[in-house]
Amino acid sequence: MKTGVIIVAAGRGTRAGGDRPKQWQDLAGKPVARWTLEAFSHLPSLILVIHPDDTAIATACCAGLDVTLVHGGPDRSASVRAGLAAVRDASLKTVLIHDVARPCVSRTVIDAVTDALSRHDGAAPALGVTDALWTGAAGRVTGTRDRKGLWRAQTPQGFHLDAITAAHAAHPGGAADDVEVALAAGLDVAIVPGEDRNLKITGPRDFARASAIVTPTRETAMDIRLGNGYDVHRFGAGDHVVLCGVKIPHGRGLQGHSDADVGMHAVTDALYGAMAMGDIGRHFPPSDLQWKGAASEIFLRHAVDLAARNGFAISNIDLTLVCEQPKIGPHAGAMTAEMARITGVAPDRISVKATTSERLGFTGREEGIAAIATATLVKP
Ligand SMILES: Nc1ccn([C@@H]2O[C@H](COP(=O)(O)OP(=O)(O)OP(=O)(O)O)[C@@H](O)[C@H]2O)c(=O)n1
Ligand SMILES: C[C@](O)(CO)[C@H](O)COP(=O)(O)O
Repeated sequence: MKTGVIIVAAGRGTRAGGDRPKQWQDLAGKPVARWTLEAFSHLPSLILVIHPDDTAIATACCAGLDVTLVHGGPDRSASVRAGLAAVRDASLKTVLIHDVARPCVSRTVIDAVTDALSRHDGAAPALGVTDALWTGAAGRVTGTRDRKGLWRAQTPQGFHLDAITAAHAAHPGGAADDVEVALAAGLDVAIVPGEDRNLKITGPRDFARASAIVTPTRETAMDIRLGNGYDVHRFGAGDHVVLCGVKIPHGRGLQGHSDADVGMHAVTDALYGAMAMGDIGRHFPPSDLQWKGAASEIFLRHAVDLAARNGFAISNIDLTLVCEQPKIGPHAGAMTAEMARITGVAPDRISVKATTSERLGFTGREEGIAAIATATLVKP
């Protein structure tokens, strides 16, 4: 079912205070209304109902988004009716009606409401009342109320478009929300789980609460990890070396417990390092005879799988081989392709390069090859 969205934003926000209505005030770097619009921008039709005085500020706020602006009415219900009357897309079967003042709404809540519309005339998020309820007057408690069966209503409230349009047309006015209008028309409205984060900015203090929700913290921010790996293997007898899985003819071979692929070892250690999960020696101990002569592809695959199991994607790999001989340049393309095959990373994100050490040190004396690698892991 194709679902449209009406965001009501024609209120004056008198309780929130400030130099402009709350929906145009800043929340962690952008207007409240922009956060709300972006939360729904994956849906095909967005209508923003505004006060006529706010046309310029609303237009600026919607820059780059496909939003239809509509003028609202003197109360929330009138603004919803104006939004419903502006729906032009005949293929829309259902509609979500949302307060602009709830900018922290999550995709989970939006999807739960939308999904429930395949089984019900309407659906809306709500939280069960968990505090005791009193009545009070003049600063004194005058009685108590049973909280059982009471819910705190949130938006978006979703409905079949024809049904809610007819319900609003038939309603005398003064409804707190669209569920009240729907119930008056005899519609069946399901409750789906609301969220504490889906608060309505009402008073001045609510900006700080909402800001804390939308501002990324260490727990919610994208997790970007950088790891480095370093390895050395000495030359010994042989007629080739294996570097990044590519067999290169050479007057000597590299010695090691496995196939001594120094480049692939450095990359593998960079991946383990980025995850703070040790190194090849920890996962494949040299004391374990089963790894004798093993193809280093096994190690790299293990690190790649470990990253995937922990939710990380490999963003890039950069490898530098340090040797006088063999010359790496002619083989760098094949090495990149081989590492791309093993890791599943696009070749343009894998760099294989080499340097000599100007004949200095053990690499300069051609006693062995050293490799230094860096890898970036990203968890969205
Ligand atoms: N004539 C109106 C009144 C309210 N709303 C919208 O209805 C939602 C819920 O209203 P509320 O939080 O009460 O907002 P305001 O009416 O702006 O606030 P206040 O009562 O403090 O002035 C808000 O998104 C508000 O913009 C609207 O579109 N048209
Ligand atoms: C629709 C609503 O968000 C449900 O909780 C709420 O009723 C609108 O805000 P108001 O303060 O009641 O106008």
